[in-house]
Amino acid sequence: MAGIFITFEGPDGAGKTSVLNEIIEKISNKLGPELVVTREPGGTHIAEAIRNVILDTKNTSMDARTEALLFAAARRQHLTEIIKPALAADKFVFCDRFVDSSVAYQGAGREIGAAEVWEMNKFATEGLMPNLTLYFDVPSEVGLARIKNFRADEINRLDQASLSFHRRVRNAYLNLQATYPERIVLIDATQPFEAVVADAIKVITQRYPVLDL
Ligand SMILES: Nc1ncnc2c1ncn2[C@@H]1O[C@H](COP(=O)(O)OP(=O)(O)OP(=O)(O)O)[C@@H](O)[C@H]1O
Ligand SMILES: Cc1cn([C@H]2C[C@H](O)[C@@H](COP(=O)(O)O)O2)c(=O)[nH]c1=O
Repeated sequence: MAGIFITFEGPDGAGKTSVLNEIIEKISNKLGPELVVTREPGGTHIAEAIRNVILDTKNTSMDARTEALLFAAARRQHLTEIIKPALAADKFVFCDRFVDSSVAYQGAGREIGAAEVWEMNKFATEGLMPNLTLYFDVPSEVGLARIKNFRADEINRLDQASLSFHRRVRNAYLNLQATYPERIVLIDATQPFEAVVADAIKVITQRYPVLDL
């Protein structure tokens, strides 16, 4: 597979979706049809339907392993319908979240364990991993406050988890970054938005000068 797979990761409210949108605006003219922008859970009709079930605030009784399996099922569908074909066609794929989210949220947040979540996801991904991951780091309190203050109308079931859940998620991301420093680059997302965007562009263009944002 010759395309390039770039993922954006981070705790809730880190700002990754806003940064991704800003960057895509800058590169879409340059890349045109060579660019695919997508998200997890979602990106396809079936995976978006699974997303709705997972994130529905009414589904308070969802078991942690059921949740992990649903994320992996959505990922599998997304991978086969969108990501793999795009990479096979030499495209750049920018994806808002991927398997690192499952390791952080279900592995650590829900305390299923990282090893089990990796193992389960290998079935879904067949080992396909991003070429580059931008990890947007913020303390949990900062991310949750942003959601509460600026996005209160869109709070989902995962956003509603406890502060200790969100702290475990952040720590898991920091561990992932320390374990895979070549793939995962940490960006300080507590900075003003423009500075976060500038750092993200720097990381991407250093790795892929062809994008020259
Ligand atoms: N650097 C920043 N400083 C202050 N506010 C920010 C910053 N970046 C993003 N925000 C604001 O924080 C809110 C959450 O941002 P965004 O939705 O992009 O985060 P996210 O990481 O995608 O969160 P989630 O994963 O929960 O969807 C938005 O209202 C956004 O405008
Ligand atoms: C892929 C994935 C996501 N999650 C969580 C992370 C967020 O709380 C939501 C998705 O909402 P967003 O606004 O699109 O970021 O789902 C998860 O727990 N596990 C995963 O694998």
